Amino acid sequence: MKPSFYDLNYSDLEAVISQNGLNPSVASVLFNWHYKKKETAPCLEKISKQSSNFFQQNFDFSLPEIDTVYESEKDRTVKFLFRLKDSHKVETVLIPFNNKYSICLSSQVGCAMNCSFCFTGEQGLKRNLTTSEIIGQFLQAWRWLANHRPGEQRILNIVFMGQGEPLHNFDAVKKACEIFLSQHGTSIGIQKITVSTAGYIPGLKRWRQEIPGVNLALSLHSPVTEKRNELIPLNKKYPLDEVLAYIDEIPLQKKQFITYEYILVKDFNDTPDDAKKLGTMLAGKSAYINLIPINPFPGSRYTCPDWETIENFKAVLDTFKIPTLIRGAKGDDVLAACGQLNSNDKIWLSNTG
Ligand SMILES: C[S@@+](CC[C@H](N)C(=O)[O-])C[C@H]1O[C@@H](n2cnc3c(N)ncnc32)[C@H](O)[C@@H]1O
Ligand code: SF4
Repeated sequence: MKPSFYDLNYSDLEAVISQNGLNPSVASVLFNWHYKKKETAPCLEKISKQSSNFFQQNFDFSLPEIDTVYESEKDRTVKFLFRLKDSHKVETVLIPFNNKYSICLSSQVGCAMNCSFCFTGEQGLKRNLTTSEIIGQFLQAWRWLANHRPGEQRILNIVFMGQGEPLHNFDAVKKACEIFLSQHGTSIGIQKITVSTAGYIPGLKRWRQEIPGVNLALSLHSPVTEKRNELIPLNKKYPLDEVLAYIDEIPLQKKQFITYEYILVKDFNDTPDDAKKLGTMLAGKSAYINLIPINPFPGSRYTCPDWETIENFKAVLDTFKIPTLIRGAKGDDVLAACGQLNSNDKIWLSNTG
């Protein structure tokens, strides 16, 4: 099987070109056409016949195929179910804001972390995605927008908050970030990419050295060990205080924050005392808190607190002067909100009736 063109970052591509005696300018032409103009692959007519033959013979230009598209009637969120070459499936979400979009990318088919509140966790880990499968989600979603919502193909933010634990698939996610950031390609600003983690320390260790400028979000969910253990079993192996110690060492740019995500679960982690413990833990850090009222999914065991409880929780955090946002669910009518993704065939079939 040929390697995928979309697995190459810019320096990989330059190396391939130089090793095969091709014109060095081919690298920027190919990146420009595939990633900046996002033309349909392979765009090989833009380069010499010799280079074109070489790439056609040696690289695969196919992308994950769109299997099903779910459009939210509530808020125009779009969820894609992609079919991969080996028939595995994975989901991706376009979240609209002011005629622009954030894209929520998946990094794995399923997830190994088994968090008790997450539909993806129930799926178990099937496999890591390749860089090309990550990049492919972006390119296919962009092309879908161009065809179905012309004039709206502005994807301004990329968040790794879909299926999977991105730091558990560090190499592929890192390379995808490098392609997104490349000035020859999509040229997305470094602060427009956010990687969310449940606290996978081996990945955090590499973060500091390898991609410190990309934004990081930590799924914190409870400062209380027993509660966090119940929500995120990974906490037993990599406890929160160790995770926070690693995060504290990440060098931040001016005005850069670490986002701490906190799902609110009724009668579990939603009291003023929980909020006080959270505020005490994060006070003095360059922190931004996202409060996420828990999203339900078929068979989920937790429920969401009422609005008054949520506002009271935020009011306690406000006394610590930590910027805090209550993040409303988008796309929950098509199971596209945080933690509702699951590309298991049986579940997908029962969702679509
Ligand atoms: C699906 S995860 C993917 C990224 C990474 N694995 C993580 O846990 O941070 C993205 C975000 O969704 C949150 N999430 C998972 N299940 C949820 C649910 N049922 N309701 C609300 N948020 C949920 C996670 O805690 C995390 O903050
Ligand atoms: S919340 Fe994140 S780490 Fe936990 S199971 Fe879901 S995708 Fe995996």
